[in-house]
Amino acid sequence: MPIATPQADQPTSSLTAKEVSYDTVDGKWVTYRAGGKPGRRAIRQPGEPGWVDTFDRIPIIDFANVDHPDIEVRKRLAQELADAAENCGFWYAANTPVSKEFAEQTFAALEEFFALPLGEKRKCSWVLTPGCRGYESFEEVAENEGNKSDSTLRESFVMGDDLTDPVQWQGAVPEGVKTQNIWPAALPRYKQALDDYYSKLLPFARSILHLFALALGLDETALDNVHKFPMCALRALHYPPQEPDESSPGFLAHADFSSFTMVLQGEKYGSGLEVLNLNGHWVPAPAIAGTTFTCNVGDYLQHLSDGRFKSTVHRVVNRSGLERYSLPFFYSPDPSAVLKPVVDPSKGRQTEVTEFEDAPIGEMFVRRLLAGVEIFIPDRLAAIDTDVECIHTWPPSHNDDCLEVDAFVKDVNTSLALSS
Ligand SMILES: O=C(O)CCC(=O)C(=O)O
Ligand SMILES: [Fe+2]
Repeated sequence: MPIATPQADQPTSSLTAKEVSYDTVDGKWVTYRAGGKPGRRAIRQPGEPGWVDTFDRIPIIDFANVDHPDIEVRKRLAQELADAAENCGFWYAANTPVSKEFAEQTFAALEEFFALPLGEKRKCSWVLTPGCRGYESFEEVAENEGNKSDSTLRESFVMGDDLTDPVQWQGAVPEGVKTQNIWPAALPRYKQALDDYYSKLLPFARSILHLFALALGLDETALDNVHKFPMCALRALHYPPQEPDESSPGFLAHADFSSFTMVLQGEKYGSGLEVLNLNGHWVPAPAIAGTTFTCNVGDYLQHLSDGRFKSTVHRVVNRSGLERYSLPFFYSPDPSAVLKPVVDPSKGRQTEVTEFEDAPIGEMFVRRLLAGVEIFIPDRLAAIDTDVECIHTWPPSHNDDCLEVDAFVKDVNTSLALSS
């Protein structure tokens, strides 16, 4: 696999004394959440039994030709993407539709939002929305992740697909469809900035989806039928520099439940995104020169590709001493989609049957979002408007006694009807 080096002198990952204090058990295992469940991976050193050949840097892919008129050119790019998705699960995307100026403008809006007084930010709290959109404070993050210290590790704001917003959908709003997003009344230009960014990313994401279809040896529109009105979200994130004695990461080790994710990082901000390789080592994925996205495969595409493309575990630890802002864009299938893997007939099915094949994925999406929430949230339950009694999902297993979120985004048939 051709691996480009993001920084000439980027060291291969090796565990330092500090690193082993995050997400590990006795320095022998890395723990994480993936697929809505806890998992762990052995940490191995070179020469030890079980040491395997795995990535130690993130490849860079140039997307200037993503919409090239010649299909052969697009197929070559698809092959490059497939190599990265298969061997690493992460890649840097260079030459995206986002210019330096546009990225700076977007980050300026994030900085302005997070600088608002807490009272203003709380007015657009995530607990007031049906799908976990809106603002999550430092305190809520610490509480939801079971971190009892007064840490200010991360605050965030989520917006995403919303059929009731005329910026996204100009047609009639079907009955029963609820408003998803919530915005800070004190800062109207924040909505404008995130809407602009979201609108810019959507068509680019569709082009990437086409490359993945080509990479699977399919017609390039073959995955479109499960991404018609896709569940998408932008998560604006702010990580202050971590205290040196802080024992939790800014973002716990996890795999994304998206088809794929594209993260905008800013060069002037602190780095801290790290990617777990097969030997249990954290490979740094800092912002690199120019405007690139740091991208990864999520659980849905891993499933669709029958395990060929890897939904790789990652985390954020901001040891840079600088404020860090980042902006992931999550691109996921339709809530109505029931996902069947694309199987190579000569090999047959490689992976286990999962819950993605049992029911439309929208039905479990909010449960997954809440998979890290370890507390009861009465306000949130009131907002969800269902008859559930508790949200207590990880650990233990999230499937047994938790909530049925009734059509959390929209009627599962809506997206198909609207976009066909
Ligand atoms: O802040 C980042 O760079 C990544 C955040 C992330 O992994 C996520 O939001 O899923
Ligand atoms: Fe993530």
